[in-house]
Amino acid sequence: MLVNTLRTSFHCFLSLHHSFSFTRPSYSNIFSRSLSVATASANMESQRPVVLVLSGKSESEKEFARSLKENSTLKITDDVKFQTYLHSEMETQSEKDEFNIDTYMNSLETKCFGRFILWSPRLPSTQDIVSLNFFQLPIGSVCIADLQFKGRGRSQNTWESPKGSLLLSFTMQMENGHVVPLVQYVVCLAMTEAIKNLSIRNGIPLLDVRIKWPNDLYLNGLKVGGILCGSTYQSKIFNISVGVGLNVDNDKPTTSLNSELQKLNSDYKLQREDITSTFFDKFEHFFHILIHQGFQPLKELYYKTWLHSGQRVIVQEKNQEQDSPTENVVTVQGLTSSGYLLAIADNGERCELHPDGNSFDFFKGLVRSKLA
Ligand SMILES: O=C(O)CCCC[C@@H]1SC[C@@H]2NC(=O)N[C@@H]21
Repeated sequence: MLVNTLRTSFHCFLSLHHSFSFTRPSYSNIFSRSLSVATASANMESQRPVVLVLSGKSESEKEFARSLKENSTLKITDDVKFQTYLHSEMETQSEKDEFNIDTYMNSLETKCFGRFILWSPRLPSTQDIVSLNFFQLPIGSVCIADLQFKGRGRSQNTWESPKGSLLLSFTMQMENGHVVPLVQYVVCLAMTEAIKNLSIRNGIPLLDVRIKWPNDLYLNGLKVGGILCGSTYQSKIFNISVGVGLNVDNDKPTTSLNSELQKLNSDYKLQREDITSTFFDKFEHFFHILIHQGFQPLKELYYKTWLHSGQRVIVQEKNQEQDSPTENVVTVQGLTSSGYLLAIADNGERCELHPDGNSFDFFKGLVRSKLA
């Protein structure tokens, strides 16, 4: 009972950041289908068995993969049949557009994140796999799919997950509840820095991937990726499943990293394996900073990467004498210590901006509370 209570309260706590962020239709429709179409094709897909391939970077992680396979304790969505294999049991040469585990593992340099992998050519949702098996997997494990047929977006949206997308979820734990809501910012930052780093390393044009607060990735005005965080709280630990969807190679219906590179006259194509390993290298570094020093040392880089410095937004203010709220324009300055938007009114008053919980576009439904 205690666990359930805490779980509920933590979901409420996290929903401060989650529930508002993806209730707007304009962008999410680009990636989301109507529920009925999605359900029909997901039902057909769920009839075919899913193949899940397990591997690890080190010998002991490979040994863990063997024991996990033998114990057959992995779970996957109820109605889906699946078969588990070890990477060593598969043909060495993966198919052209399949995620190449060897290429990925060879370039990964982390101590914890991304070292144990579950890969599948097609599965319902990587997020479901890591959430359902959270306690069976080593912390930092990643599930990667080439295609999802029940991909989940925020706010109950479905997430279009065709081939060419980077689709991954990984596990992590935290003790300090104050910094848990900031994890999604660190994930976004790790991804933008990974893409920048790969561009520099390979001498290709820099892609201007930016963070649309709180957890979207934008490229040239179009959504190119999104982050999803889910969590439970148990024995004083937050167990967090992080999902990342990034349009690497499929340029419909918006854009992708590689189609923007092509527009910049580059023949180079970013590969999901390199993006994933570089992302985990960056994430592990930033996560270490977040845990030991808080978000402060990352703020400058974050503000350089997000889209909102100096943004003018309309906020609503409830007045006891009036039925409808009054609207005021404020200027975004940065983030408050709790991870909300810090803004300043034209009269110099500082305030923290919260979502109203109803608006489709977060920046159109802000309520302010005054700061001392
Ligand atoms: O709504 C958003 O913008 C967040 C979308 C997150 C999608 C990713 S794709 C990999 C992982 N598995 C899922 O089912 N969803 C997340």
